[in-house]
Amino acid sequence: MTIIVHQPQFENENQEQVTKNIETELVLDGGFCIPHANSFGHSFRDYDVHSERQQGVENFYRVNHINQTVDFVKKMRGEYEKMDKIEMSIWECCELLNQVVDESDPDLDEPQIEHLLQTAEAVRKDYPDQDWLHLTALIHDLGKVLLHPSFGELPQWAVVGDTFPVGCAFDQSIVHSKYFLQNPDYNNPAYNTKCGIYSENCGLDNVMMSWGHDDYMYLVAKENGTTLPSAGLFIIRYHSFYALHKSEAYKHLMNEEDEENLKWLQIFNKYDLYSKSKVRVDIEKVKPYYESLIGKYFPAKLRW
Ligand SMILES: O[C@H]1[C@H](O)[C@@H](O)[C@H](O)[C@@H](O)[C@H]1O
Ligand SMILES: [Fe+2]
Ligand SMILES: [Fe+2]
Repeated sequence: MTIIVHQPQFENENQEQVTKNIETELVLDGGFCIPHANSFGHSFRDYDVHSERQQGVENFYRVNHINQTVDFVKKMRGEYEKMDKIEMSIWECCELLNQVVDESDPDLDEPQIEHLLQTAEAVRKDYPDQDWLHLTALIHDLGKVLLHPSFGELPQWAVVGDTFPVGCAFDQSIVHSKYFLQNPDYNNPAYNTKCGIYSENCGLDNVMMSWGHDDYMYLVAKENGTTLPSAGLFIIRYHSFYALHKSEAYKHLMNEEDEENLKWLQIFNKYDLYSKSKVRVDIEKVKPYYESLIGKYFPAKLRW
């Protein structure tokens, strides 16, 4: 499958057009509008600008970068692979997210259920025929239920935020990378080289990612026998891996299938990031559509 990815463009040769874009919004692909600013009036993913969320977000990444180690990831994967926490449907899980706010996000302070629906509805508009992508969008952040008491009530640093591989050198393009200096793996010669414990082109499936909602939801989907295509699972596991899909770091660990799937992830990312807003989706109105997709790609009850 070959896809041409159009990256968001904020500049234009034509000055008139630039002014128009700043005043309004950029229209890309099938009509989705990329806003020029987030709800707080800043550019998206600006981790340095002074805003009401900046300090909390930076502190989040400090603790995250110090604690995400190879040992920690192994421990969490071992614990959560068991899927012995609870049984529930995908939709029930969506509803649990109506109380969850993500402390790592400079662009959004709304409950996460809004974000799921905003992302899915935005994708659905531009890619009406790719129903697997609508459902992937709906569930991509469901792993944030790890914050909930029934799922172990993990701290935010172990659930949300951008992800990165552990077991090889931390890349400088990772948000607030200076805090890795205090990570015990930083000085471990087995873990601090370009490939570390991995080999060139080993495939991302073989790479341990920092623990959080992405890897957890990927495990849940796989263990419960989803029929989503591999691109859907790839989006779920790597959507927070900005060092890869935005900064092109760690490409030496990818295999050919990863290269193909990355094209879909880059499409998805635009909707994930730029649909964040204060505009609410009418949940009851869209619920029947998403329930039908859930029935197509998942069992009625899942083990979590
Ligand atoms: O703060 C956000 C949020 O936690 C998202 O769910 C994640 O996918 C992003 O990578 C991260 O920057
Ligand atoms: Fe996410
Ligand atoms: Fe998201």
